[in-house]
Amino acid sequence: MNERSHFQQGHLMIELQGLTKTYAGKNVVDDISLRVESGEFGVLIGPSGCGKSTTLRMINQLIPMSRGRILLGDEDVSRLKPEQLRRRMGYAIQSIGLFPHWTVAENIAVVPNLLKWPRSRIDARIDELMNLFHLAAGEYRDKYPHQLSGGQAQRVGVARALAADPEVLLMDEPFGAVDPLTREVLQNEMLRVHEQTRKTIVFVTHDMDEALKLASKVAILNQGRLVQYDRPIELLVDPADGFVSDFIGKADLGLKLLSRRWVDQYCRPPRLARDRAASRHSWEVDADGRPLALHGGRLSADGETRTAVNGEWIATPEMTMKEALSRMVWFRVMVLPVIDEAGKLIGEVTMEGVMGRQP
Ligand SMILES: Nc1ncnc2c1ncn2[C@@H]1O[C@H](COP(=O)(O)OP(=O)(O)OP(=O)(O)O)[C@@H](O)[C@H]1O
Repeated sequence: MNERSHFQQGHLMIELQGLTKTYAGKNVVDDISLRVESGEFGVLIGPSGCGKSTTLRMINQLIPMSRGRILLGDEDVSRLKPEQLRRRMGYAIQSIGLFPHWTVAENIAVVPNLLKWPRSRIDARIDELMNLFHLAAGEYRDKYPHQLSGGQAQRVGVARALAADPEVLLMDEPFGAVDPLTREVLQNEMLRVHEQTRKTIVFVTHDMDEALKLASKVAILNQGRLVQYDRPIELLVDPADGFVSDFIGKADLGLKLLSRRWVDQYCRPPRLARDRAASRHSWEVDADGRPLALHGGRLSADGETRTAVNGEWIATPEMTMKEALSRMVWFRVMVLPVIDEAGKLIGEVTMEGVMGRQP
């Protein structure tokens, strides 16, 4: 977590008060009031055309509001000059990607350059951000956007939005254009970056799984109105109305709940080989404590079957339980090893644990 110290602390809450946008007599954003507390991850979600993007763009004044007020901390955003807005609110989107004729480094440095930071500070910042997003600076700094994968380009887009260390980060479907696997990786990275920087984030998506995974609080919009603004678990357990429960989808509620639970919440001490007699399964570890194999613990086989651990049927403490469950099902095991960054066995999660724990 030593990266955390490079970002300023004390980010500001953002509050919408009666925010309204009228086009041709119709309120496409209709009297929305909500507050994303300092350091929280707020997500706006709703069907296509419900007003999510318009709301987000009113926050950074890309679209002028018709009525209402937006506060950043205790300041009225409408009083900020464009330069202050750019510095204090980062903005990452899916469609306007990067400037194609600028390198990764030049793209990340857009706002610091506008703010006329000294060269050395800009260079240090580029390195810091590339490091934060696990992009090897030596390899990617001078590459052009067309030389990047979709996921790398999105990382650069978010890095660019964070470059001037804004107090608020606005994100409009930033992972909309990447494949589902990359999307999952980027979401995990976003959670880590949020954890490290504690930015106040307002994030727009139409993907409920993404919202439940990322959000501290989710705002559900329908036809310009705010229908419910709650923590993910509360939305699932206590939806405000039929629209919310339909929108969330009842069918895989259990899985959605698990996408808001983390392995470290379910992790218990591992059963090691020496306890084998007492247990239907046990772990074999090497001299460094890394798991080598599972004895027993298969879905159908008898207790003595030895299954070698490979790089994929493992869990890490920050993985969602949905992901862990899906790995158990895929690899047909009742238990997964939980490993730390060094690959050492620190615990286990079991199918029984998933079933036994109330959401
Ligand atoms: N410049 C405009 N003039 C008139 N109507 C507009 C304008 N911009 C947006 N709208 C309308 O406002 C409504 C909200 O649009 P907005 O883009 O905010 O929706 P959204 O929830 O972000 O949708 P999506 O998920 O499809 O991007 C839509 O009905 C849209 O047609």
